[in-house]
Amino acid sequence: MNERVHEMTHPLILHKISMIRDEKTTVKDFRELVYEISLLMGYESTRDLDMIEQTVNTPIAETTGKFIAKQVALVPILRAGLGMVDALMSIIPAAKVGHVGLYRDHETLEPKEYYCKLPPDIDKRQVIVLDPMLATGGSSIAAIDFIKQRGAKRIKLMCIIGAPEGVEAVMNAHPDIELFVGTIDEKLNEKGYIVPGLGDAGDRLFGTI
Ligand SMILES: O=P(O)(O)OC[C@H]1O[C@H](OP(=O)(O)OP(=O)(O)O)[C@H](O)[C@@H]1O
Ligand SMILES: O=c1cc[nH]c(=O)[nH]1
Ligand SMILES: [Mg+2]
Repeated sequence: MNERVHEMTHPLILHKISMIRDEKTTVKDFRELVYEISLLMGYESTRDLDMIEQTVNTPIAETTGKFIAKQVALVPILRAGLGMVDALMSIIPAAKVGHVGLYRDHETLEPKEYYCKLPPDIDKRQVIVLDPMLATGGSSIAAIDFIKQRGAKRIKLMCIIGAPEGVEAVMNAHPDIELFVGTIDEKLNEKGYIVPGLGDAGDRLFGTI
């Protein structure tokens, strides 16, 4: 396994991923579970953020506190990545948020861009790209291309479910990124859906099934 691919092993994450797979899970529960998984994966994926030391005055004494050195930019891939933003914002409230709008053409499975707005100082930030699903990898590869064009150098991609094909494609296209993936499934089917997967994450998050 590529050492830049981090597949989650925490029981809480795996338990909740099994719950979102269930076709009987309601839109409300799906959304809440995606939030909770993103929070837990956010904790795992930020372990190596650089820290700086600064003086803090407690009510008792002066001490040296550790703080996150590099600012963070979160970049959800629309639509489904939106379901992961609030969780990450709750643990990194100073993060700025960029948006990349992409949808997969249902025939060709190629990503089509319809929106891109990124923080102007993204080149100075640790970037975390958010999308629950990594299928062929086309959408994530295109989003990371945009972000690199703006000068970003430190990029992590956080996905809840990945297909082996997508993991390989994104790591081949962008060997310098770190991938945090909840779980890697069996394969893609002939329509480009992850098997067993969870169906269409955007539709399940927003009730557009
Ligand atoms: O790895 P890929 O083969 O590119 O597929 C994954 C993409 O497909 C889904 O988005 P979708 O196109 O369904 O758009 P949506 O989020 O608006 O539903 C998903 O959220 C990813 O962005
Ligand atoms: O299985 C898949 C593949 C792409 N997008 C999804 O939402 N689900
Ligand atoms: Mg979708």
